[in-house]
This record gives sequence, C-alpha cells and structure tokens, in this order.
Amino acid sequence: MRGAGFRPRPSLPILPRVLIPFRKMHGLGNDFVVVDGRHGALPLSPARIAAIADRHRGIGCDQFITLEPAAAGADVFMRIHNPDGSEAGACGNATRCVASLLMAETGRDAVTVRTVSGELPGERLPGGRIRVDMGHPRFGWEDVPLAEAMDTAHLPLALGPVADPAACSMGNPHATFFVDDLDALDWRALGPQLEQHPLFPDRANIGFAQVVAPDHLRVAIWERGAGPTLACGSGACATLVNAHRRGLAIRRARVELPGGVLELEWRLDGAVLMTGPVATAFLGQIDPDSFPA
Ligand SMILES: N[C@H](CCC[C@H](N)C(=O)O)C(=O)O
Repeated sequence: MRGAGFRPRPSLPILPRVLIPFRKMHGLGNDFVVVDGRHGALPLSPARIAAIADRHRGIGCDQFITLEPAAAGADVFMRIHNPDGSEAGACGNATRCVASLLMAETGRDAVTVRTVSGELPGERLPGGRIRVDMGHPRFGWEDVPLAEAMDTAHLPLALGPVADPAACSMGNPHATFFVDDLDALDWRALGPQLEQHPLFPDRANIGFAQVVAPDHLRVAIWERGAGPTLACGSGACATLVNAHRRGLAIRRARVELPGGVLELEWRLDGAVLMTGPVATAFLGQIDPDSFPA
C-alpha cells in the first residue's frame, strides 16, 4: 500500500515549457525587465510584453528590454518597449543597465549599446557608476516630431499652470516645461493630456523642471507609454539640453529626479553624457504561456 499521505505527482506537461529567464534591474527606480534574445527570437508580442509589464498581473516594469544580436560596431542591440506595448527609440536608464550587464559579461570597462536611434557608448566609472553617451539631441520640429513647423525652443502649448515648453529629441520625443515650484505642481494630473496632445503626433515624454541653480535642476517626468516614473534618463538629458537652450543652465548639471540624481553634461561636440547608478533587484523566469500571445 502506498505510504500515508502519498499524493500522485501531477502529470508533467507533455512538452517542457520554454521558460524565459529575466533580470529585473533599475536605474534610480526606473525599472526594467531584461531578457536575452541574442540566441534566438523570443515569443514576445507587444500584447504579451504589456501583460508581463503589468504591475498586478505580471512582473511589472517601466520598460521591457530585449537584448538582440548587434551588427558590427556595437556589442548588443537593445529593443525598448513601454508597458503599453509601444516601442521607444531611447531609454537612458536601461542603456546604463544593459551596458553594465555587458561589462560584467565581457570583463570590459567600456561597451557599445545600439538602439534604433544609434550607437551609445557606455563605460564604468570608479565607484561603479555607469556613464553613457546618449548621442546628440535634435531640435528640428520634424525631429521631435511635432505636428507642424515651429520654433522648438518655445512651443505654443499651455495647460493649466504650465506653458511655453521647449522640445527636442533624444531618439525619443521630449517636451520640457519650466516651473517655479515643482512641489506645488500637480504634474501627474497634467501628464496624460500633454502626452497625447495633437502637437505630438508620436505622443511625447513630458518633463516638469525647476531650476534650482544653473548646475542643479529638479525634474519630474510623465513618460510616454508609461506614465509617472521615478527617473527617466533621456528625459534628464532633454531637461539639461532644453534648460541650456533657454539660458537657464550651464552645460554640466546635477539633474534631481524623484528616484535620485543623474550627472549630465552636454559636451561642446554635441554629445550628451549621463552618469548614474544601476542595480539588479532579482532574477526570475517568465512562462510565456501564462500571458496572452
Ligand atoms: N517612455 C519613453 C522610453 C523610456 C525612457 C526612460 N525610461 C529613459 O530612461 O530614458 C518613450 O516612450 O520615449
């Protein structure tokens, strides 16, 4: 007779599920699910990515990052999806996280991450902070893009207490409003309408910035396709660049976000360098069959 308490093993699935290992990382609380698709395509549709990114029914993240093989000149291609399933052209904090992964994997202190917007060199600094060259900002109305020709340093846009933003592209669209007191602003209430404003045919990431000093900016960012995040790397770059264009900041500044501080420099050669910490929170496995195709 079988031993008391014996319970038959549940039948194993006929075919072992293909589980997808992931690494949960963040830069100042801007958090990412990172998967490795360099050795074969992964069964991840935008709908499935959105379901995995859901903070209640999935793992939860601000962006879903897929590593893919890169052509010569870069160590990896990084594909960026927002939690609504939309694909983005830049993600500064994820670029720093992926650069740190590649440096750990290769033993090198410098690597290059490619995105749809170009090649982004990254390096490890003493103390473990990661610096990436986020490339050159672009200021043409069609670069951002905007719905019609206009001066991107002063957009004819106002909503409630905010007005007159500057816009640029860091490989993704950004609009920066300058305010006197960020703590007094209900920016989360303004974010959705501005993100979806008709002036931004591809929507936009919306920054609300307060100039503390020419080398110290505070900013809160409503991200396109993600909403309020604790930090936004490309948004921090856009904030410095737009502030400098408006004569409000010098070329090197601390940019203080809700999740912490990034060091920014807009070099005279046009490159924007961003430096800050990265961290891994945990590792796990995704069962893709648990999410809609
Ligand atoms: N939501 C952004 C992508 C992520 C940007 C942000 N997490 C960063 O660190 O740059 C967009 O749709 O353009």
